[in-house]
Amino acid sequence: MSNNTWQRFKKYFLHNATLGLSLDISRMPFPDDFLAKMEPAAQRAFADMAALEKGAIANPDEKRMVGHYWLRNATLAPTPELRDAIVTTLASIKDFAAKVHSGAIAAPGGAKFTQLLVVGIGGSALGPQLVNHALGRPGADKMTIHFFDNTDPDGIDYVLAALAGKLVETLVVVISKSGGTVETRNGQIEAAAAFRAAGLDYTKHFVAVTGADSKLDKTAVADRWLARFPMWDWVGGRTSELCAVGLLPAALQGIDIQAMLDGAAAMDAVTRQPVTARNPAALLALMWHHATRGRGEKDMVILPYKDRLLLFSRYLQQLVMESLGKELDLQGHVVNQGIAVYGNKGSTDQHAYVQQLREGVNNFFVTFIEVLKDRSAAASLEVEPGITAGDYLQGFYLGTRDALSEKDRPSITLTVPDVSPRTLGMLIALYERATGLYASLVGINAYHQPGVEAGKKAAGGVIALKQKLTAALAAAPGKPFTAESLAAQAGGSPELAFKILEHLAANGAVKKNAAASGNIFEATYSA
Ligand SMILES: O=P(O)(O)OC[C@H]1O[C@H](O)[C@H](O)[C@@H](O)[C@@H]1O
Repeated sequence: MSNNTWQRFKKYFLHNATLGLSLDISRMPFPDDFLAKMEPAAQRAFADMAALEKGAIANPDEKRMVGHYWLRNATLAPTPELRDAIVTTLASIKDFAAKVHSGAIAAPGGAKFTQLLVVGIGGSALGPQLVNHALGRPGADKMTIHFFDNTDPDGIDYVLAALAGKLVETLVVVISKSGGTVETRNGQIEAAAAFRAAGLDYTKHFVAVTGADSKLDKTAVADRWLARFPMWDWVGGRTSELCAVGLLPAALQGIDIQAMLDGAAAMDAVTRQPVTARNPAALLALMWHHATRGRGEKDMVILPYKDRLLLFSRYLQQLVMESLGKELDLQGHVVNQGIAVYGNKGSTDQHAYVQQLREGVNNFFVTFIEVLKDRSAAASLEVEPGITAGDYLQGFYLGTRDALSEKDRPSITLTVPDVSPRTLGMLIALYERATGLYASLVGINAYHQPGVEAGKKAAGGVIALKQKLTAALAAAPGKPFTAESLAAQAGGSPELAFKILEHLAANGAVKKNAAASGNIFEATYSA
């Protein structure tokens, strides 16, 4: 048995010396003829990808090109204009960051910018958050980064508390591809108000990263913000880490963005090759296909044994689930595709949900990420004679992998040398391509997200109803209404009215009188 395992390990262990990365798929229970059987489909996926990279309209619904691979090798972009846009923007990001660091670009009054507040959500926040957590060096970074990534007032206050007294030296980067995302706009308004309250002209602190002529772009132009950087319609939000969205915050933090781009370019060069057995992105996509039977039947658990990669699963959650979670295939058939992604980090998770992975419902496959380098300091102390904390971290990874294998829980292992800008660029590029190839294997458009709109539209309806309810209350000052009676008067759903009124009452915006009966639905609300 163990000899078989060793033989299979050697057979399905792919090491790429140029990248310094290894992929072990030997513990995925695919039969030996699986890769051969899938080869025609894999070749079709490579062909789709080649067309995409040449500038095909690979996102047919939105009639857009898909160009994130050009960002790290502009010579691949299909037109000179696009090439120029990529190169010029990268140069302007580096130049801007250098000037901020030198103090050539400073706050009014000359204060050097030391704090960076990024306002964005989804693809306009997850990449910068991942990069900050993976590569940030608290105390040594050129700027300290903070995030507004939601419209939660308390979340905003939490971040503002950390910036108290420091707004004078805070640079704010508002990121939104569409320039119309409400959560981000709210964050922008809240941040501007905080600057005004501190007696500061916020426009001299604000920078926009957005599409040309978007709402945000127009605001930035009209209010003469400090700077604007472009975001293009041929880069999707979830693949935007390596354009201004991710590069500007990273460069400002002092992270080596060129090394990130070079790592991604190196991974692209390897995974562009249509030789399945030597292509880690293709092998990943095929393993996802095998594990989930091409139907998302199993969940992808991402377990990096490295604290700095904690946010990688969250980042991949958007990349994979927003790309693959689709109702319709390219022919318009209902397929309800997708692969659920979750995970945090090992060994920590071993003390939480790994119990279920080993013994509970067998509905997942694990991807372990092993990082060979323990820490940047040369030596580690011994926690036991001859044993370091890092030895334990590896021991727990190998032990958990074996414990899962014993119970027929499949796993993949990705081994990387370190957590460096280059490695992070490689990992991002690897998963971008694996996701795109998998989408081709199952025949869906990975580059749109039609499902996201439904919730946004419904939220708009809730805000409109809130306005009607408060108007109806204000028109009859002091008059008590039940949720139901007010909904009838304002013309809206009683359930939504109830939820809205409870929220308003909790925040002192309406007066609530509990019913003597104790029945919460008989409570009344008044202006
Ligand atoms: O960058 P923005 O246009 O503000 O979009 C932010 C995010 O919100 C949307 O709802 C999309 O689903 C995401 O793909 C996107 O990254």
